Amino acid sequence: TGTTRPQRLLRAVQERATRGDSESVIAAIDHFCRHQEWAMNVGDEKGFILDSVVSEVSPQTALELGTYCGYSTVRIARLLPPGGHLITLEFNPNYAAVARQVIAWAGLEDMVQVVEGASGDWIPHLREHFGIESFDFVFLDHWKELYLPDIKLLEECGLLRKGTVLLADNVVCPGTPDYLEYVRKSQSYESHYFGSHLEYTRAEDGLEKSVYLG
Ligand SMILES: O=C(NCCc1nnc(-c2ccc3[nH]cnc3c2)[nH]1)c1cc(-c2ccc(F)cc2)cc(O)c1O
Ligand SMILES: [Mg+2]
Repeated sequence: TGTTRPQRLLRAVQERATRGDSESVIAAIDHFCRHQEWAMNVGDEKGFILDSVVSEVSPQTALELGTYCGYSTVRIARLLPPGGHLITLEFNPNYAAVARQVIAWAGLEDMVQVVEGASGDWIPHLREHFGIESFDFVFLDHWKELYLPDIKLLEECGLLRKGTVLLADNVVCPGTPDYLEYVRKSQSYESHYFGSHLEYTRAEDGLEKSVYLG
């Protein structure tokens, strides 16, 4: 049996980072992934682009699809304005359990709600369950074949408003071709590609920022 990679990542955070210091949590995870074991966090290079988009939007309501160990959750939550709130959906209960502890170690548990379950099941219930009118910001980082169906679902559920900013990870590696084609061709989105690299590697990857025009 032994430990899982997310559990070893959590132990690295608890051993190396200072409780309540989100910067040290981010640094501890990046150190673990560069020097111990690669893990599928957005990473420091793409994380810097994520930071700049979140800071520009300064969202009161934010949604993350794909929590994993909570690395990007911490990156987003630490930049939320007063009163801002982040809902993050995670399918895998083991990932969710680790993420809750990483988010708590960073001292950000009051701004974040980790919701367990399938995105397709949860999206239609976010309004009634969490009192959300619409999202100012959405970060897509879950299963790559779900990006397109899930934004269509968000549109149908009226959870996107004029100006909502979508930011999608891994549009090159592993790749999300159907999503990219849709947001780049649709009259309802204004898209821009930020070239970067797959976390902790030299492989090409990037983030696609798409503004919903209504
Ligand atoms: O699969 C990824 N990420 C997805 C995890 C996840 N964490 N949570 C979910 C979820 C969340 C709600 C859901 N609702 C329904 N399914 C769901 C799945 N999915 C991923 C993979 C890579 C990668 C690149 C190159 C390689 F050689 C191997 C791997 C890099 C990345 O940056 C990723 O983000
Ligand atoms: Mg990713």
